[in-house]
Amino acid sequence: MLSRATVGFIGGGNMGEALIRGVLQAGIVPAERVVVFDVSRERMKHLQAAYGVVGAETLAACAQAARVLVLAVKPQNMAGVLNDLADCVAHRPLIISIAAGVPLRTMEDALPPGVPVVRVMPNTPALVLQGASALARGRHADDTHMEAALTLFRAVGIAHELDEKLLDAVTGLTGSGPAYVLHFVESLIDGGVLMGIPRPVARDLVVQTVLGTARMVQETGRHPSELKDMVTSPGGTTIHGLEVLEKRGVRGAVMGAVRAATERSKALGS
Ligand SMILES: NC(=O)C1=CN([C@@H]2O[C@H](COP(=O)(O)OP(=O)(O)OC[C@H]3O[C@@H](n4cnc5c(N)ncnc54)[C@H](O)[C@@H]3O)[C@@H](O)[C@H]2O)C=CC1
Ligand SMILES: O=C(O)[C@@H]1CCC=N1
Repeated sequence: MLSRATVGFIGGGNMGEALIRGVLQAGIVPAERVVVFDVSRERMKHLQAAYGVVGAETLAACAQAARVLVLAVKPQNMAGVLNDLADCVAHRPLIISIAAGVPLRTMEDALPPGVPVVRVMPNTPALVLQGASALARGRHADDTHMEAALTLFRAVGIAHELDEKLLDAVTGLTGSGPAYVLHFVESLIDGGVLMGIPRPVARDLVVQTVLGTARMVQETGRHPSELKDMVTSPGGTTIHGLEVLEKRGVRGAVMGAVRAATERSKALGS
């Protein structure tokens, strides 16, 4: 489906740009078949200059040119965008929404009958082609639509199809997840600085430690606690550090963060 399709983007902010960049870098669609509409003139200029994509004058022009249309506006802007789209999707493009918390049903009800919709929760590491996305299909999306959507999101990282009822949890886990990891990364760097390590060196060491640890989990397939035990000598340094994390309830705090973000995603959608 993607081999000859024009892919449209409504909204070219952080996530829209990350996806455009990934799709172009992966060579899935050439720049002349990527059309973008953003209400911000500045964003349009930037995207056209940086990636050579086609700018559409109006939302309708973008929608009408596209066989696959990615909606990458904030959830608060979705009602307006869907309302405007209803009149310009007679050609039934595949609609892919990345808006947090906006249910498939809401989108399907706002669009003419039969328009295929896929709801996706990606994350910002898509910017460096290391994203993690979960996709849920709507009532009118068939396997061809799903394959096209999975291909798009696999261009910017990994992607799994899931039942829609789990997408709020994915939002709380991996949609918001980069912020939790960055919070931890920042705290580790500060810990190094507290102990006298120059900040640029602490940053370099911490980033490599996080990257290396993640790859170790990915490449060995071993349980995280098994890999943790490898670091943790009896009576050594690590177990003293871990004791502090356990006493301060870091594990419960992280789980609570995922729960709070999941609930917020549900609230945004209701
Ligand atoms: N930032 C993140 O980590 C993630 C964001 N999302 C979802 O992605 C969507 C976009 O988020 P961001 O890119 O972070 O927001 P953003 O604010 O960076 O980008 C949104 C863009 O939409 C444009 N826009 C607003 N109304 C419009 C309209 N009517 N027509 C065309 N363009 C319009 C804005 O000018 C802006 O450039 C949101 O729905 C969010 O829930 C999903 C996963 C992760
Ligand atoms: O904070 C938010 O609402 C968006 C959705 C997932 C990540 N950022």
